[in-house]
Amino acid sequence: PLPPKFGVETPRLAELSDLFDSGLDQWGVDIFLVDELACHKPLCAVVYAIFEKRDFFNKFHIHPSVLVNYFSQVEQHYKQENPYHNAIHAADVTQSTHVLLNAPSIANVFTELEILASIFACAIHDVNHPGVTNQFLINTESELAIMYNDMSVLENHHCAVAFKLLQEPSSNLFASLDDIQRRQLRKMVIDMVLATDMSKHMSLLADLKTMVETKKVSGGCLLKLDNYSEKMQIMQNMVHCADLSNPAKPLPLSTHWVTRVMEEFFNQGDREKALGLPVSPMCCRETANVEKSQVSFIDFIVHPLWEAWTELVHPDAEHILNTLEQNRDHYCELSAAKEAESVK
Ligand SMILES: O[C@@H](CN1CCOCC1)Cn1nccc1-c1ccc(OC(F)F)c(OC2CCCC2)c1
Ligand SMILES: [Zn+2]
Repeated sequence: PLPPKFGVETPRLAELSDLFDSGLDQWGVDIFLVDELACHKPLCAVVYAIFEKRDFFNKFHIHPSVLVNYFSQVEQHYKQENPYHNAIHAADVTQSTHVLLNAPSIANVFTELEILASIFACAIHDVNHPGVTNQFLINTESELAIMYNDMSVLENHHCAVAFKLLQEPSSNLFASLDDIQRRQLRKMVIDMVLATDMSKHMSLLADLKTMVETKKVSGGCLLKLDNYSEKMQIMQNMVHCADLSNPAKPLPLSTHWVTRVMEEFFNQGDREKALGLPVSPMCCRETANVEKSQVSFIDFIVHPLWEAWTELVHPDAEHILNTLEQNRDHYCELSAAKEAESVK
């Protein structure tokens, strides 16, 4: 028997279906509307829709009910009390990567298994996130930090939880893959999820820039990706771009994400204050300058990354980079207006 469409019981199935028909392949689909129409199961809905669109049910002999069993479990393990690191963020990163994969300049670069691994990695990349940073977990000598020896604590945990949930017989998504494929997929997913650790950002970006340089030299074709390491660098950067895509989305979505991430950061700041720990940067609700922080975040982290990605897939991501630059100027104006206000 088939599970409900998109794996969610919703009285608004027609609206959800229409939204996916027009928006699943679009940069800037309203993922918060997806959350509403899917009765707060946005991850199940988005993954189901992408698997259907990419014909993964047939290509990998996955029964829809197994997909729904597994991603319902994954969705339940995202903490919905987190303002930011919840299933909506997972659905957002997954759908964003689905769009990036459709760029004409990287058509035929990835195998179906690599595409499956990328989509899966996004869907699970923050599962069971506790709503605090690696540094907080390390500073408080948390169980997770002890478990992972302070190394990419969150990212190791997300991976472990996701693969543990796969061991449930009724959720065995990759049962029909052969052992080689399953082992390859597991390695690719681990490599991508561990690369979402922000402490890897600078080295990841440096590698991407080098690749873009060599690509420019070799006449601009990406097709000569002959080894795993080069291909994985692209996939890691693609997922990392999607993870840091909030500032590059249409402004109303971007500001909604800023509100949520700041609330999560401020909650951490409150906990640090209560514990007598130094309050982390941007986590103090009394002193944080939200707009100014966004301008710096974009100038030093998000724009350099998206500039490199845009060059790699030229000209397919120009509109994304333009949106990022427009949003940056918006936050800059807000920040200046706030500054002017405060000196009156
Ligand atoms: O925290 C960020 C990395 N740090 C590294 C140290 O320098 C500051 C930035 C990335 N990260 N990691 C998890 C969530 C997010 C994260 C995701 C969306 C964010 O903003 C917006 F797009 F919604 C975001 O903004 C913060 C608060 C103001 C500036 C940065 C953060
Ligand atoms: Zn994330």
